[in-house]
Amino acid sequence: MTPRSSALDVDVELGRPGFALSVALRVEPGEVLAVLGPNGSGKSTLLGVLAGLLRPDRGRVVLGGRTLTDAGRGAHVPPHRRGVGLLAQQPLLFPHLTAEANVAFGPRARGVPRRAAREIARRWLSEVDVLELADRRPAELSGGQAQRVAVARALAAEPDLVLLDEPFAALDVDAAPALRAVLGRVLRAGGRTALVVTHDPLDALVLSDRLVVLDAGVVVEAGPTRQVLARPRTAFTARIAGLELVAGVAAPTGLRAPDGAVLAGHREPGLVDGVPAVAVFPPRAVAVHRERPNGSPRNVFPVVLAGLEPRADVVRLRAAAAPGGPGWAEGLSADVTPAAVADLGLEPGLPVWFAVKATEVTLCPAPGETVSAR
Ligand SMILES: Nc1ncnc2c1ncn2[C@@H]1O[C@H](COP(=O)(O)OP(=O)(O)OP(=O)(O)O)[C@@H](O)[C@H]1O
Repeated sequence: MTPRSSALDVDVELGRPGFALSVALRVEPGEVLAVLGPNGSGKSTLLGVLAGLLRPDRGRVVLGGRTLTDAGRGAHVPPHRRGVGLLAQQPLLFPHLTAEANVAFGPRARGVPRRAAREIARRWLSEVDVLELADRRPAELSGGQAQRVAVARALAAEPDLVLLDEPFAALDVDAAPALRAVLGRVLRAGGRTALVVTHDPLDALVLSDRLVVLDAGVVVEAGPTRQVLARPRTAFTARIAGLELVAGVAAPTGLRAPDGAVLAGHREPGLVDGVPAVAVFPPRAVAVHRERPNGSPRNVFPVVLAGLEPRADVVRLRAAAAPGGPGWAEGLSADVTPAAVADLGLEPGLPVWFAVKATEVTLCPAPGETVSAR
C-alpha cells in the first residue's frame, strides 16, 4: 500500500462533429480533482483521453513525468500500461472470480507472488470494510458491496492516477453516502492523485480538494472546491452547485460555526468531531419568517434581506448578516414561492428569520481544508 503520488499534466484538444474538447489542467501529487458539468460537456471524453481509450487531436498527457500521450509525436501508451486505474459506474468485476481474487488480480499481473497478492487483496478489502465478503463471487454481492470490491481492486493495482466516473451513479440512496465516505477516506489516506467525474456537487465536496467545471468542452471555472461551490463566479456554476454552505468544525451536536452557533444536520458517515466541516443545504430548504419560529428541530437565525431575484417558479432571497446575528449568514439564499413573498411582505432591508430543518442539512468533512496544503 505504498502511497503513489504523481502529478498529472493535461493539455489536449479533441474534435467531433458539433463538439470540441479543449482542456488544460494540472492535478498535484496526492490531490483529488473533481470535474463537474452537465450532460454532454465532455467529462467522459476527458476521462477517455486520460485512460488512453481516446486519442486527442492535439496535445499531451503527462503523469509523474511519464508522457502517456503526445499527439504531436504520435506517442500513445496503451490503457493497461499507463498506471491509471479506472473506477466506472458499474463495478465491472470478473464474474467467475471471488472478491479476493478480483482484488488480487492487479498485484498478480504485476508479478507479485500468489500469497503476497492474497495478503494485499485482504488488506484492501478490509480497508473498504468488506473483508468478510472475500470468498463471495460478484453475483452474491449487493451493488454497494460490489462497488467497494471494485474500489479495492482499483487501488490494489497501485495506480499512479485513479479515475472515478460517477462512482455512485448506479447505487441506491442508502449505499451512496457510505461508499462516498469510504472513498474519501482511502483516497486521502493513500495520498492518491485522483480525478472524479460527477454531476453531484456533494460528491465534489466530500471527495475533492479542487474542482473544475466543464461546459461545452471547456473549463469555465476552477478553484478550491468549497470556494467554487460557495462563491460561484458564474451563474452556470451557481446553478449546478445549487447548494448553500456554512463552514465550521464538526461537533457532537452538529456543525459549530465560527461564532459558536451550532447547526444541526444529518452527518455523512465518517465525519469526525473536531475536523473542519461544512453544513450544506439547498436554498429551497430554507423557510422564511417575520417572527422567530418555535417548534420542530430547526436551525433558526436572523438575517436581513439583501435582495430578491425572481427565478423560474420561485423567488430567490439573498441574505445579509443581521446586526448582532451570525456573520456566516451573509450571502445565504432562500428560495420561496412568489405567494410567500407577497404574504410576508418581503422586501430588501427587512429583518427576517431563516429556518432550516435539520433533516435537510448534510454535515460533511471539508477535505480542501484538511488535505490540501495550498
Ligand atoms: N462515441 C462518440 N461518438 C460521437 N460523439 C460522441 C461519442 N461519445 C460522446 N460524444 C459526444 O461528445 C460530446 C461529449 O460527450 P461526453 O460523453 O464526453 O459528455 P459527458 O460530460 O460525459 O456527458 P454525460 O454527463 O451525459 O455522461 C457530446 O456532444 C456527445 O454527444
